[in-house]
Amino acid sequence: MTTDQQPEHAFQVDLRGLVDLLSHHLYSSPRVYLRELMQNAVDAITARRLLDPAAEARITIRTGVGGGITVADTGVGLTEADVHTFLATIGRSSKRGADGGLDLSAARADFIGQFGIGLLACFVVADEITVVSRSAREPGAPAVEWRGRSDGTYGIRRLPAGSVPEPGTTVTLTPRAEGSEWLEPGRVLQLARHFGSLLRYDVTVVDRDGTESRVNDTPPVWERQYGSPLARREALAGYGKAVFDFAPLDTIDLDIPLVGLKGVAFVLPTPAHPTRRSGNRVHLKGMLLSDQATELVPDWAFFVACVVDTTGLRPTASREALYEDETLAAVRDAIGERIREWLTGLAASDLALLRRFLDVHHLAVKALARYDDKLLQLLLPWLPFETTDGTVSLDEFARSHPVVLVTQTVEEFRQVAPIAAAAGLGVVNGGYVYDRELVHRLPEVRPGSTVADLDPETVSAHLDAVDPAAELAAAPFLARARAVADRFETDVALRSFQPVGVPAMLVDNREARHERRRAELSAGADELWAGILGSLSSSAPRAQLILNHLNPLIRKLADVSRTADAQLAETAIEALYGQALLLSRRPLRPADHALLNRSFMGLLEYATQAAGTAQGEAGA
Ligand SMILES: Nc1ncnc2c1ncn2[C@@H]1O[C@H](COP(=O)(O)OP(=O)(O)OP(=O)(O)O)[C@@H](O)[C@H]1O
Repeated sequence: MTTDQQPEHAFQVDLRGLVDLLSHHLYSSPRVYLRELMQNAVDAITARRLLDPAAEARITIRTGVGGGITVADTGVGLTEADVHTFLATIGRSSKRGADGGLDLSAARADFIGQFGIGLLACFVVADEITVVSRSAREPGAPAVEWRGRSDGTYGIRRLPAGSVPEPGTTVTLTPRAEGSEWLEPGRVLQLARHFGSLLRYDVTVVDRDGTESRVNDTPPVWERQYGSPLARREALAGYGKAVFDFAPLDTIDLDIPLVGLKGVAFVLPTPAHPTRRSGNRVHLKGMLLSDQATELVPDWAFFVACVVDTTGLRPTASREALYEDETLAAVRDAIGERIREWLTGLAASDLALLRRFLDVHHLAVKALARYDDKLLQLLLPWLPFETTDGTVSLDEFARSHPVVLVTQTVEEFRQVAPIAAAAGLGVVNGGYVYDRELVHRLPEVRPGSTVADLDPETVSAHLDAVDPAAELAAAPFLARARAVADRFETDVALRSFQPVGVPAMLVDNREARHERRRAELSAGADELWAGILGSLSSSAPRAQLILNHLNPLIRKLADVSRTADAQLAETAIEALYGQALLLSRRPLRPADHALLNRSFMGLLEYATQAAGTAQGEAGA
């Protein structure tokens, strides 16, 4: 068999196309070019210090150099052979261990770079990159100059002996027309500070006039020595204010030796929305990787913003986010654990601060406690709820009420709270989002406590019955009242309860009301709908209009009902029902509006009639 074998070809790379790909799809902004340059300089110094721990470690960025910049380091430098191998080959990196293969763990141990594409980012802002380098590994080798252009061509030349006195590398960028703004002196200093504030080697920006500005402020504030714990707390709080522009409620030290992570979690002083997470700042070996790393902390810990420096977490290729792997998951758990410890510490020894924390973040904590058992366990007893004792923590409330009753709606709470409180019942308003669900989980956290839904029967069962003689005396009035209330599917009962000023109370629950509404609809619906509505129906308790026998008006009405005309008694009962309805704050239906209107007009008519009669009598 003959084969028509063609010679092997090497891929050709269109550098412009590659740079466009990086700038539009990998990096969020052209500004990352400076991070890549500083990072190469840091890595080069790290490599040199592996050879000579006493070697100088200095990075100097000069601005206003013919519209571009230079970045000079005292790092390990490159020989001519290195330049061919590493600079001129995209994807090749000197930071991956001896074989230059894909064992990235070797690179991660010491260096920030690993992918061999960082330098390309400079082509987003520069037309030409010049690298002048002298190797520290081979001090006798001549210094070299590599000039790479954005059209994909490059040239190398050896420099005369003595032209570069010390080992190290200087990179010069000649701006592109569209990228020049990123190389302006003010912008460069700002970017250097943004990315390099925690770099471990000295970084200085020098402008055209020779003015020097220090970029980094190391060691990080959490690693410095302080005279007292208070001085340390103040320094950390001041740092939080400078970085995040808020005075933190408290600061939490973070230290996870496994991934060389240290830093601080700053507790937000104002409410945060769980879906709008605060950005955590993650530095990798000092270099800022991201200021939006939400993935660093568990979802429930949205009330902190962290600044950390780590050696062991992996960056993505864009180096703008953390690589989501098991290590990151473990770090997230460890930070979560640390924040829980802080909360436990507060609960044990600083209740004033815990209260301040919950004052600000209770809503958000409630939202998350539903899904996070540990958080629920820790904070449920301390969370504030609206109750018949005012707004108190659940723990405090449960201590004074053996049975914690919880309403389903805000309106139910408003309706029964004063009466239930007077009858000695402890009721929590379960109408706000999450509250009822959380209160029902109290027995999980506080074994032995009892929580029950508050139904109308519980309230009426706790009201004092009136004595039989009084009930008998009021019988004609009650019979009339029942006849009227029956039109609204409501039962009537006579009880004695506090406060005396409330003549009548309507106890009803939302489900029963829906059930009655369904029955109403199904009565007027066509066959199909009647079938569907009917299949949903179940027997619902009727609402109860409870008249207060202690109230003077009710007593008077019971009295006059025996003699007064039926119409007046009816209007009075409708008015009482209407007023109880308004007090219950439930939504009014058209029939309710009509009733309120009718009873008001009716009473007005009686009042004017009575006035007329009185006038007539006076005139006679
Ligand atoms: N300032 C420097 N001093 C010495 N060597 C350098 C310097 N800058 C770049 N290099 C060499 O050029 C290689 C390629 O650099 P480049 O920035 O493209 O990739 P990298 O830093 O290895 O990886 P990454 O893409 O993750 O940044 C480096 O591995 C290093 O060998």
